[in-house]
Amino acid sequence: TRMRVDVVSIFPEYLAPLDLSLIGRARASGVLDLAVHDLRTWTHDVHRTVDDTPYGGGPGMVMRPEPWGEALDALVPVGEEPPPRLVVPSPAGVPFRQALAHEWAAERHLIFACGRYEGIDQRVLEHAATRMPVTEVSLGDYVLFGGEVAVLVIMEAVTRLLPGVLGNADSLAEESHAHGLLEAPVYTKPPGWRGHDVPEILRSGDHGRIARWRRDEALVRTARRRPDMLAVLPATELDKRDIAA
Ligand SMILES: NC(=O)c1ccno1
Repeated sequence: TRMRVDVVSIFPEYLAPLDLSLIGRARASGVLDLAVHDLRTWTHDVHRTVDDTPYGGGPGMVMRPEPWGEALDALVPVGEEPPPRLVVPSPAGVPFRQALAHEWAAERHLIFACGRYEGIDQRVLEHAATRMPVTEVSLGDYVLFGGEVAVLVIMEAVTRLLPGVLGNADSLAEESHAHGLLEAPVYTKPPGWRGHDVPEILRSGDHGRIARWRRDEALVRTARRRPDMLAVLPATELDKRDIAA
């Protein structure tokens, strides 16, 4: 197997979609070995308690460290080399971007900790960091009920980069964010539809002009929707555009 993934959650059924379609196929083909675990497995009281009130006061509840510590003990074989990466989705995390998806697609073992309530006792991450890399990651500046949906997103972004998972690997090359720009608009048959025609150039068969048209469209789109991306665009990407055209 190329990659092992463990997900720990108090709502394991939330991760059921990972059994479907491409990710299901990646699991079936043996590229991905995925296991979802119920955090309450590692509780021992009759109520299977996973949370408690926050020190310092404040609203809501915090996830207790003990169950998480035991879960990670169980999921990380002693001396596992290289150690797994612990990924904790959180609004306080570093931004999740395509570059991170590529980095994590190269990992041998990922463990996702799905936090609920106000979050996980910080000592869980501090202790984990003594034996594996830990990343708190955010999908964006908004707050979800917990990390489960973020794990579905991250798993989709990472799994599709694994070899053999995508049918046509070519689609990886041209996708948005692959070359620092947004993807150009796409069209298919019919050539005319409800008074809207496909741009003539795409039907010209002139592949050089088509490539230039797509890059121009990508640049315009990026400038309009994501000027922040243009600001960090490597100059080489701009140079590729045949300004003389
Ligand atoms: N913004 C996020 O990634 C997130 C994760 C859990 N809640 O919010």
